[in-house]
Amino acid sequence: MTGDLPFAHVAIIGLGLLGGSVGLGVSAHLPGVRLTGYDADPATRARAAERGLVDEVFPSAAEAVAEADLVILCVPVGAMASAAGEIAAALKPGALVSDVGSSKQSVAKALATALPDQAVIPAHPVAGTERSGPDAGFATLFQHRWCIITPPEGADPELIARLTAFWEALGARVEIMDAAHHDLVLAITSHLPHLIAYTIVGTASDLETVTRGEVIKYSAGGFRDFTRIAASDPVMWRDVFLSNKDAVLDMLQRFSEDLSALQRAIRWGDGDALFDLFTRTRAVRRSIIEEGQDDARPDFGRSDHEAAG
Ligand SMILES: NC(=O)C1=CN([C@@H]2O[C@H](COP(=O)(O)OP(=O)(O)OC[C@H]3O[C@@H](n4cnc5c(N)ncnc54)[C@H](O)[C@@H]3O)[C@@H](O)[C@H]2O)C=CC1
Ligand SMILES: O=C(O)C(=O)Cc1ccc(O)cc1
Repeated sequence: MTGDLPFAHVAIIGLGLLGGSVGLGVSAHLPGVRLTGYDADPATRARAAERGLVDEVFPSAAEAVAEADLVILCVPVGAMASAAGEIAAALKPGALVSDVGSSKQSVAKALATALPDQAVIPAHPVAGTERSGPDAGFATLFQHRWCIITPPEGADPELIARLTAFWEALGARVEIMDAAHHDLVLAITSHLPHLIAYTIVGTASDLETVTRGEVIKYSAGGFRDFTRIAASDPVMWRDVFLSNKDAVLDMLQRFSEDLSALQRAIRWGDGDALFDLFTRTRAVRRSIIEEGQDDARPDFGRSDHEAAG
């Protein structure tokens, strides 16, 4: 620790929704930390500087990380390897490299390969929205949300503790997990729901018998919720599905079997089967609310900025 700060200088690579939220969260909760940043997109760099997402935006990743104690890669999962490659030669010897990627095994492998001599501890704040880019971030994104840290075997406990303190300072609750288990859990709780949302919105927009105007006009709550999720960033989600392929295909297989069972229940008029499932799923929703993880609460993890947009 440096004084009571877990890290004195934090560099953020990728200044979109996650990178911007980390920057704003650090400014709000860890004043005194020096914040530098870089994004591959010049327009994003300019906007990040205007919004003050970090103290200083640099024209190269190497310059942004040169003096950092903690570097957080906030780029799409498929860009982690090249982002790590760009900083490898510029890092301070004792610097910790982490990330926020939505899948963990492939990122861990990419970072370990690109940064063989560096301390690397991957992480995933399970918090986000369907928005992306330098205008999407907000300081409260991580409040009361889980951040899953997936330390590789042999990781320094002191660095794990400092990374934990960092995320807790931003308002998150931290859980330590094995990367393979993370990928399995997130496949069912996050990745498959996004795949289903992309599918249902795609199916609705391809119908010949129902016009797109009707879909928009009569979209009741359920469909509207799916359209929010299906508006999520295409690059980010392409990379998530390609990087967590095995776990997603596994969960998709289970889901398809369960969907077939429901199809059969509807065909044969098996109301008991439908009623039993819907009763069980209602209980899951109630448990989530009791856990305090209900997004519907107006003050929950959302800024005015986001609620308005
Ligand atoms: N969107 C969400 O709700 C969540 C996303 N994540 C993860 O966070 C990461 C970032 O996602 P978002 O912030 O949502 O995306 P975003 O699209 O808002 O921001 C990503 C930024 O990375 C930049 N970038 C791409 N390649 C780069 C490179 N090689 N070097 C430097 N900058 C580069 C892009 O220009 C873009 O500004 C992804 O790995 C994603 O899986 C994690 C939790 C939630
Ligand atoms: O907007 C939503 O509903 C999300 O599910 C946000 C989200 C997206 C990706 C993650 O890895 C974590 C959270």
